[in-house]
Amino acid sequence: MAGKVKREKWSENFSEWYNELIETAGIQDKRYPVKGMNIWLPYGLKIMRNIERFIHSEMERTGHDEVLFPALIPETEFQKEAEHIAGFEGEVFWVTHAGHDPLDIRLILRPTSETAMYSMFSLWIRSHADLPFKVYQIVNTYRYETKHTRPLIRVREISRFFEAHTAHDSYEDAERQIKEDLEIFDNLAKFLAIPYIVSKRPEWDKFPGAYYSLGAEVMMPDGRTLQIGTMHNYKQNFAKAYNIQYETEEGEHEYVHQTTFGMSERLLAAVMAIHGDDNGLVLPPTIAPIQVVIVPIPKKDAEADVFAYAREIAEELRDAGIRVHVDERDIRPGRKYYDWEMKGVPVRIEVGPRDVKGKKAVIARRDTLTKEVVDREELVDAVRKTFDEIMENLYQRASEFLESHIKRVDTIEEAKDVFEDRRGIVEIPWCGEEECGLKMEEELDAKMLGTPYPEEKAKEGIEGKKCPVCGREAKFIARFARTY
Ligand SMILES: Nc1ncnc2c1ncn2[C@@H]1O[C@H](COS(=O)(=O)NC(=O)[C@@H](N)CS)[C@@H](O)[C@H]1O
Ligand SMILES: [Zn+2]
Repeated sequence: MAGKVKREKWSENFSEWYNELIETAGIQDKRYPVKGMNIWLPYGLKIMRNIERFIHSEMERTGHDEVLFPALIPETEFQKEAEHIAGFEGEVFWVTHAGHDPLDIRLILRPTSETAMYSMFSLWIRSHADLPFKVYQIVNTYRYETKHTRPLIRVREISRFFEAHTAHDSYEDAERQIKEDLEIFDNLAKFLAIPYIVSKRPEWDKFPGAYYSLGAEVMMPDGRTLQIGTMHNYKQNFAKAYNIQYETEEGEHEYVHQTTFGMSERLLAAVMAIHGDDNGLVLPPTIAPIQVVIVPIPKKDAEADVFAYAREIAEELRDAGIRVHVDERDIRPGRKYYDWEMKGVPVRIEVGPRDVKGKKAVIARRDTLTKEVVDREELVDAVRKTFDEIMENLYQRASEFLESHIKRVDTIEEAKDVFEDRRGIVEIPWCGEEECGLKMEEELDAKMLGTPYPEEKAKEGIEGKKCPVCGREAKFIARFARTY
């Protein structure tokens, strides 16, 4: 039966929809008395842990070792790489006292861990046999964000900050690592049913200290993009600043080449935003803490024991490795539907006396709000098939939304119309000169995400096109968007 999915509030007033859902779905509590720092509530943390479990498995699969560095970094270590300092010194939190005593060397709370890790890399990495060196951690980091903070999206304590740091014997091997990071990211995006685009950041907006930066962006319901992952190639910039050298097979000493790969709780913000609707969250079964909620529907004077039937079904699903919960609260079924739809539980199973007698069960899908009756003995397979259908549908729906928000134009005027109408991403010819790029950012009041990655994609359809600012031959397609 056709579902009645509504997305008015989701699309017309996304900011309010999002802020309400953070609370009503039990993700985080924003009332912590430090701006930009929020409390993870049990349900939200369970979802984030399911996302991180996948990241840990990908790190295992690709030979990254997990480490755990201190959160405090001495100013002396922080001061070693010029561009990095310039990029972060206005963003770090300082620790200046211990008890009553002022510290002789001030400490910073890590904004990211290059300056914590790299003096140790210098001690740990001695020979080509130590390379490629690949570590990662998922920790809290701190950034004094001055723009509007928003739970999960722009916070001052990034409490689930994923950072992978690698060292290599050559630029080529570092490039191989970036490709592996993109593969890991793609696996994660599929796991979350989330489509995305990758852009190579313009020179003026790369990570401080990087040779180049890649950004993975998703399309949010309000037509703005959210960067949910970054990969950076550092070449030997940090190796020279932190003296990270290795002995080659010929007995020479060379500086290592390095990369980093970063993500955060923004991944959860993206899942909430992209898949949600006016009834609340819609969680992909891959990360839902409760994949199936069973709602017994007792009818007075009907002798069938719907509770026993529900528990028996739960038992069988649990044995099949499915995360299931039976809602035995003494409240109206409709109230239960409302609660579990709000929390985005992908599948609901309803069982009344008739279902017990007929050995049936009703499967209700959260993504389409449709229902179907299945035979009791086919239930486990039907639930598994429904999970696959939900993953496919969520990805399909999100892909259509993203594609419909990317527009190729030739002029600034056309680009302005796109942003007027629905925002989204504009792709426009560009000569590659910084001043033209900055001019377009100003004219469009939008950020240049960069050029499509990989390189060949950045030149698709560029023949004969002119830069709309200077009129010179366009060398790339440039992407612009309003961003979070
Ligand atoms: N204030 C913030 N709140 C939430 N997530 C953030 C915030 N700032 C950055 N992030 C996320 O953290 C990721 C990595 O941050 S970063 O600055 O781009 N890159 C680094 O710090 C590199 N050292 C790689 S770990 C970003 O892609 C973004 O998804
Ligand atoms: Zn130009």
